[in-house]
Amino acid sequence: MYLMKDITRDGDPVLRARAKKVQFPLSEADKQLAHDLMEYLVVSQDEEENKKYHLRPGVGLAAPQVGVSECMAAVLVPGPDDSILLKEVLINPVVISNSVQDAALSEGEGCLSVDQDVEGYVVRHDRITVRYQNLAGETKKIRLKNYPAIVCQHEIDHLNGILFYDHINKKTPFKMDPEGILID
Ligand SMILES: O=C(O)C[C@@H](Cc1ccccc1)[C@H](O)SCc1ccccc1
Ligand code: NI
Repeated sequence: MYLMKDITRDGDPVLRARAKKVQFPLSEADKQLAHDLMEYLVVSQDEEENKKYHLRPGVGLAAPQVGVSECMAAVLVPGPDDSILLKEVLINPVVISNSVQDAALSEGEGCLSVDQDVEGYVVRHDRITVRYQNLAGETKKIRLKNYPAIVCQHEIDHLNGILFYDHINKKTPFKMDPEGILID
């Protein structure tokens, strides 16, 4: 199971590299990687467990964040009352279309690989269509909006060597031009 010591931190070049496409059939190592990425998210979102293992909670984790430069990311986005909005391992994900409308989390974003807080609106697309392959190698297409869309964009960015603060306007961090949607 991954611990915080296993999470690659900003400054490590792997976080700025374009990750390699994952080949099918998946190797045993890739199957284990998919399992371990999702396991981190599940354990990190459990109040007792994350205290026991000193894990920062996460709703997404991309392979480069554990030092593996491959196009794979796990997302686990909880909904209201213990529901799950999105639980998937995205393999070779690509945003194939997006809304003109922008959106940002009103609270800004953080990152398991970035220890310091960076304030400001992380301007993203409000709605996206993502094409990816699942663990079985099936090609899937999902349409996402609001928070799940933000999470997937954050993770897909990791596969392209982009970190959340790259999207913050240095001069006007709390403005979103043109007008975008603030997500609470
Ligand atoms: O570093 C990562 O990729 C995991 C991030 C993903 C993320 C951060 C901000 C906005 C969207 C996605 C962690 O989940 S940051 C910690 C966190 C935990 C629970 C809810 C929100 C953020
Ligand atoms: Ni991150």
